[in-house]
Amino acid sequence: ISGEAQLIPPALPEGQFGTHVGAGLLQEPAPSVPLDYEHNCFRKDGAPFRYISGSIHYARVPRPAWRDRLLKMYLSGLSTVQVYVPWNYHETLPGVYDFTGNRDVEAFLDLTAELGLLVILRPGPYICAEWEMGGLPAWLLWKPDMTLRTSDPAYLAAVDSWLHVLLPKIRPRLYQQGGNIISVQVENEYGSYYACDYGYLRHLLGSFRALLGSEVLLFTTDSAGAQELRCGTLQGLYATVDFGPGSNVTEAFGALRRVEPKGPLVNSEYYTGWLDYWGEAHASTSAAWVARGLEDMLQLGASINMYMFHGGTNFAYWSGADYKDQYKPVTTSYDYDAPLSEAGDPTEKLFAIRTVISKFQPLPVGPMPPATPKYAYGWVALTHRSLQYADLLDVLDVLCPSGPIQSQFPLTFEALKQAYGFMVYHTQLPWDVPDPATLGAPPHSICDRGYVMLQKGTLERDGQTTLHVTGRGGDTLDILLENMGRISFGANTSDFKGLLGNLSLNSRPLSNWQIYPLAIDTAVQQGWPQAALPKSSSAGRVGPAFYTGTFETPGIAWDTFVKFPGWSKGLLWINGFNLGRYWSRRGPQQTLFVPGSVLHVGRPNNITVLELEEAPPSPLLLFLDQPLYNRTLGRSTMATE
Ligand SMILES: CCCC/N=C1\SC[C@@H]2[C@H](O)[C@H](O)[C@@H](O)CN12
Repeated sequence: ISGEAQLIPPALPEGQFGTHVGAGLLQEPAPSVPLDYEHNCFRKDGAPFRYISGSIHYARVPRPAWRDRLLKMYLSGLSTVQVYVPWNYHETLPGVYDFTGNRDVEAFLDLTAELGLLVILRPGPYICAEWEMGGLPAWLLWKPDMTLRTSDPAYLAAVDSWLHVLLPKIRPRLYQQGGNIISVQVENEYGSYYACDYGYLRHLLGSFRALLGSEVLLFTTDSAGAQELRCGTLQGLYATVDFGPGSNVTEAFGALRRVEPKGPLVNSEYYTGWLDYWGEAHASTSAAWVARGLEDMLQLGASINMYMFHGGTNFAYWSGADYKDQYKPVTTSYDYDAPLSEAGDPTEKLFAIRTVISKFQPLPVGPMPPATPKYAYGWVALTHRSLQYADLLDVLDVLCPSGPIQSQFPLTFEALKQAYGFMVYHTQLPWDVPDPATLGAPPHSICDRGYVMLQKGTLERDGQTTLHVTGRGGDTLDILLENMGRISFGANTSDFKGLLGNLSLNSRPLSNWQIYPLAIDTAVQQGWPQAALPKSSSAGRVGPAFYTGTFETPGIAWDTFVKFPGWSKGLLWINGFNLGRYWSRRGPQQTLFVPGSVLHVGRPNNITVLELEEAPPSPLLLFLDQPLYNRTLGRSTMATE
């Protein structure tokens, strides 16, 4: 790193940027945040500028909590927040957009401006973020031969259509237009993607410039490897890098300097923690380690964004997955061991970071707001609304109002235009099976988990793909197939969901399927199953089943955490809000965060649980005032522990 880069350049002499108009009237210079290649820094309205930023994803935080989180970030000493825009969160079907409620990105951006925060916007179109399909809409896969994140004309047409809707909302908020958005990222770690398609990056650069104008700083972010920076950068896009504590700062910024010999040093993702996968220990990164690395970089005059400053939650079906030798789904909690916890509580790490920041710039005046109050609402008993094997077909008329699709062989979610959640694959045993026969699936064809309802058992992607079954010819064979989240990083193929191959019985393919895409959320939001399914005391505890219950809050609706003692794996809805997946048997996450804004006061709160594998003898939930993130299989999950 050249010595020059070590210094934050001196302020330029006054009057440098004023201009004389008419009778000597001074016209205010237009707002600007250009790069200063001579002094290796940004300039904001003519003065040297370095940002200290933190990532927050509005899609992972309920709208009522946005102000709380952003205020805490501001009072932590951040000048800027970095924000992804997930394309699939807004364009739910081709040409169908949702910018309402929790998806009102403009309201979120206006709140950042109101609180005096600058914004680094990252609209993708691909964002990674351990978000479903890295933010790309699943409906892109309805054209199965589309090559994502390339110059594929069909892909670019969908991208441009989306950018023509989103970017006009952004342009008035650009700093040069009087707004608070100081820079915009194009794509995301493109250098890590196999395609290395410069034509694609050039197309995006053209579209972003056409829709955002020539003033805004457009940049890229890549990890600091030579290959990644070779394929992820482009003339006309300022290159930045991402790396976490423990990385060699000199080497990382040295790699950046090889593509950007001049200009500000920027770490766009300084990792304050890390993501969690189901079945692996909760990630944890030392606060002291994070603080030390931050201070080293700030000493260099670098601009830093901390990823994440507030992680939040992957509600509903929004969690993504990685592929590293095998499919690795990400947990519902995106706590990330971040400075602001999943529930928005300041941590020791936040105060360590705040202390470092105070060495470089004054902190805002005012106390850090305390953790939001949490409430342990205690035990809540649920009632079994049986989805016993024989009943499943009875409820499919509700869960699949459009009726089944007949097919000789299984079809994918995408072929049936089902984006998320579940489908049922239904057929009959073609012959008597008195002795255990092997129900099998080709490798990698279960995407991602199949709950077999003949002999109750689970088929799993990159896991168990055979089961032994018996039965009589004509017996129903139902498989409830779950999409656990499309890969968001690390695979060079599109992540189709469902039964991607033919199931066989003792190697003889099964055929003649009825396939039911399920609209469970719609049914739950309409009061099903409480209103429709009989209470069932006789039903067994094994296999997919709905459970319902209610509880009252004592006059307050505070945040809480739900524990599932003795449950296995499923989903939780409260008052129709999908709080995401639980997987108590696999962990490490043992509680789901419930924002207080989801709860009612003065009337019952309706609970619906879809348990996919095995419920406890007593179907109880336990509401706690603290989370449990790190208890994997083999540890007791009893509430008392
Ligand atoms: C070694 C794998 C690097 C993959 N990149 C990651 S993992 C956590 C973060 C987020 O996904 C973020 O959206 C990526 O840009 C960078 N990153």
